[in-house]
Amino acid sequence: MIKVSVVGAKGRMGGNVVGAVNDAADTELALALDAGDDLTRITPENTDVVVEFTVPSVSLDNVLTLIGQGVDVVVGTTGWTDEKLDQVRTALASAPREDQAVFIAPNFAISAVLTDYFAGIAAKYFESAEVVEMHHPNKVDAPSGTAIHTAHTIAEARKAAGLAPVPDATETDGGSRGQVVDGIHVHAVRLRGLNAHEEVLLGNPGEQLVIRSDCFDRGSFMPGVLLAVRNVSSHPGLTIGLDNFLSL
Ligand SMILES: NC(=O)c1ccc[n+]([C@@H]2O[C@H](COP(=O)([O-])OP(=O)(O)OC[C@H]3O[C@@H](n4cnc5c(N)ncnc54)[C@H](O)[C@@H]3O)[C@@H](O)[C@H]2O)c1
Ligand SMILES: O=C(O)C1=N[C@H](C(=O)O)CCC1
Repeated sequence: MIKVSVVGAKGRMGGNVVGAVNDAADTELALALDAGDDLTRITPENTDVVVEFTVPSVSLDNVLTLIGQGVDVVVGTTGWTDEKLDQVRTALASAPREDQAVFIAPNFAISAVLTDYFAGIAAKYFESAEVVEMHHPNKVDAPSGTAIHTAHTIAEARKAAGLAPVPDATETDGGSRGQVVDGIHVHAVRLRGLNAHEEVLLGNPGEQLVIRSDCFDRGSFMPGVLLAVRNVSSHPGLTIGLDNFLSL
């Protein structure tokens, strides 16, 4: 049995993870902690893997504390920058265990992971590319971590293919052209009734390809979270993206 502790256990995602860990045959719940709880209660004696779903402003500190506790960590919280990721790598280099592991996924849903993957394949064939993400209005960060990741995926594919910047004659923009991430415009919609959705729009003269993922409920993320829990400890160091655990 894999002993799993959950940090952010009272949240929308954390609550679902507690349920998934309790329901799976090969995992058991160790500690379920949330804001104000002492994370140093989590030790290698009671926990194999921690799942962390909190808020972008606290996630790095939580992960650094958990690395210091000598446990492996699966992170679903968004807001990761290159600088923050470097801090995780540095902490892992002097972690209590030599083979310690941290896994971070912008998105645990197979539809979202494949949207990103297919966008990376398709991007070099199209002159234009934009990303539209649509989420529930309780979400605190925009654009979504997934959309930022997808924009980077598209940008890397375009750069590798030697494509010119996306065409755009806009001269005045009050913000309606979205956030530009690595040269790709990303648009965020917040709408009651939605959960987590993303569209990648790819355009050429006379044609368009739309790649779309719809996660209608948070159960859609749980198979990916459990896959990460089962695989994280055999991937020492920092691993980013569920595609690393899928045979794509
Ligand atoms: N990777 C994915 O597939 C995926 C899917 C859904 C959501 N997310 C991300 O997960 C994060 C959480 O989303 P949510 O909808 O569950 O948010 P939420 O607001 O429902 O839950 C966050 C929880 O974290 C707790 N928390 C805050 N500070 C804390 C601290 N210092 N220590 C421990 N717990 C603390 C809060 O009390 C709350 O219970 C967001 O960044 C969201 O974008 C990722
Ligand atoms: O509901 C959220 O919040 C989500 N956050 C992640 C993101 O920002 O990409 C994943 C999708 C759901």
